[in-house]
Amino acid sequence: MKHKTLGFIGAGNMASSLVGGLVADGYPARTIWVSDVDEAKLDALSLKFGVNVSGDNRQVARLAEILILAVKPQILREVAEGLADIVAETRPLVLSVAAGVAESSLDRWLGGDQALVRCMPNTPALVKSSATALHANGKTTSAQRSEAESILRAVGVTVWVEREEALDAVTAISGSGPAYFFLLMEAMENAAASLGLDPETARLLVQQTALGAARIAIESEEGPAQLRQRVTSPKGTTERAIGVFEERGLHEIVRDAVAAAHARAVELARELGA
Ligand SMILES: NC(=O)C1=CN([C@@H]2O[C@H](COP(=O)(O)OP(=O)(O)OC[C@H]3O[C@@H](n4cnc5c(N)ncnc54)[C@H](OP(=O)(O)O)[C@@H]3O)[C@@H](O)[C@H]2O)C=CC1
Ligand SMILES: O=C(O)[C@@H]1CCC=N1
Repeated sequence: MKHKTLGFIGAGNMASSLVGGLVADGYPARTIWVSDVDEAKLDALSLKFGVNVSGDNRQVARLAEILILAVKPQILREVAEGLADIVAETRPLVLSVAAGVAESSLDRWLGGDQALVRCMPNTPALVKSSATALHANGKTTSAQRSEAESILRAVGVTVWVEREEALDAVTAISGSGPAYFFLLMEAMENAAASLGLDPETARLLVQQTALGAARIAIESEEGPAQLRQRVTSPKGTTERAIGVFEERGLHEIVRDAVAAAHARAVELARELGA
């Protein structure tokens, strides 16, 4: 199978997770190019994964058959406008992972009439466990949609959303979501320390518990509420803990936190879409 040349613009957290996952899945490193303004990040990527790197976005854009825009939303316009002439000439499939940047804005910045797929992956892509939602604009062919999907499927699960606006909800759930679980893990490590467990033991127990809970949730027919009940013995320890979570409003906290992330994605689109 011929692998298309991938060009990543931006070598930060999300791009490096995608690159790492793709290389781990067997995507040939020699067909991956990455550019960034930060030479240290490029050196690290080249050393770790053997991919080609460049300080010149335009060089990478020229080589790319599939161009993946992975810079911060706030500088995407400047970056896209700087590549518009090349994109108009070479017509790569363009993927954007940016939160809150509408396809219509990106299309305009790239000069118009461009095949675009917006994706919202997450950093577990690095270990091929990403959850990605995709939405394509009207200029993409079904072959291009399949190409986009196969790249993201190589690093985890994928789902298409019918409405582009749904990507803002996806961003608030699975794009940002790994950080919510990490926060809970941090809090559990701190709680373990306050009960006298040493940090290494606490970390091991918390990590394996998170992994076990995620695996059983994926592999079981039962939903999270039922699985939780299986841990919760009547008059036991879990019941007491769950009581505290509920008394303090965990469901409301999570709902409000996700709503805040969603509102920020919508706000970004308004701020950056002009
Ligand atoms: N992190 C995540 O979990 C997720 C992120 N995303 C999206 O991915 C995108 C990137 O986010 P993330 O990886 O976290 O951000 P990072 O800041 O880690 O990565 C962006 C990289 O782009 C570099 N950069 C800045 N200006 C330019 C330029 N003109 N040309 C080329 N590279 C440049 C930055 O360098 P410097 O730091 O020196 O400015 C940085 O290395 C965002 O749009 C975000 O919404 C989507 C899903 C999840
Ligand atoms: O925090 C952010 O804005 C990005 C998008 C989703 C995860 N990280």
